[in-house]
Amino acid sequence: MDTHLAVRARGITRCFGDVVALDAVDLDLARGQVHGLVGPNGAGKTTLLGLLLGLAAADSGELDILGVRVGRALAAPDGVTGFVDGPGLYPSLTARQNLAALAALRGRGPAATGIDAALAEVGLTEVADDRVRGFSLGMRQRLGLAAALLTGPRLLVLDEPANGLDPAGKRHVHGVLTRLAAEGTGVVLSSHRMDDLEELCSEVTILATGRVVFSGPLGELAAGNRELDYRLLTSDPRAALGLADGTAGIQVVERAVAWRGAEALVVRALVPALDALVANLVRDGVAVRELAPVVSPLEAALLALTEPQEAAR
Ligand SMILES: Nc1ncnc2c1ncn2[C@@H]1O[C@H](COP(=O)(O)OP(=O)(O)OP(=O)(O)O)[C@@H](O)[C@H]1O
Repeated sequence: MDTHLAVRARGITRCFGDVVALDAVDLDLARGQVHGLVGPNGAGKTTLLGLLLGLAAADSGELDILGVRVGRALAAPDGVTGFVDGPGLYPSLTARQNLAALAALRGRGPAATGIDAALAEVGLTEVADDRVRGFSLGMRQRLGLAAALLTGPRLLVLDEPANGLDPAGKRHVHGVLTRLAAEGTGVVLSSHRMDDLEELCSEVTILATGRVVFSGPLGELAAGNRELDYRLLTSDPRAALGLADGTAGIQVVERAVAWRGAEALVVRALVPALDALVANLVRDGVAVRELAPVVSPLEAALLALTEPQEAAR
């Protein structure tokens, strides 16, 4: 058994009547990594996360979590925590009382210092004594994460944790997940926010109609042999256009788009051709002020890999 893996799934299938929510899913999630789960609505993400949390059992296949084979018992495997469909909280209690109650339920008793530290880490110190009834979705998500932190998880499973988060909330949540992964926890989360996933995850799995269509390092998608559209902002748009037209492998898609109060080009290319264009710009003294994909590599891959499955539905 591979002890580097937080999750090892082979041939996992889960049906709801005639609906095959997961269809022979194979998955390896490493410890100490943040792993993103993406896919269109109904792809099977929540179903898969539910299996990892012990909320349901697979109909067939093998599932090992933290090195232990999962049977048909419906209970969170030891060392696993998280939530799907939002965290379960007591609305009439304050944030602090919620965490104390959860700690008591686990037989730990209220360890005030741990609770204060968890609240601080998710940025809820100032509202620690407010009732959860008045909390926004983003605040509830953050409190759910604080509750998960108190358990010292070795595998953290989160379904769309970025829902409702403002920029400060997002910074707190990203900080917590990154720290946990650096300390060896396996983190798996689903999201429809490609920018968040690209910022956070080292690995992603793309699901489409219950099947894995990609699983591996994010970099593999970015460096794939797929042409992407890039927005190019330079110190001299006219010279940049001439150089783009004259560089092999570069297709100019839009000649003059307004971008951040200036004029940018959109070019379609593979990475090596783009490298050559940048070298040509620098050689001719044209400064490159911004060069980024118009649609992120993850989003482009998601569309390219899931559209055939969606169309066949
Ligand atoms: N309890 C259930 N009863 C019946 N069908 C279900 C149930 N749970 C999920 N399904 C079906 O299984 C499939 C996968 O659903 P799931 O919720 O896992 O998708 P998802 O990828 O999380 O979608 P979303 O992005 O919309 O949250 C869908 O076709 C869904 O309708």
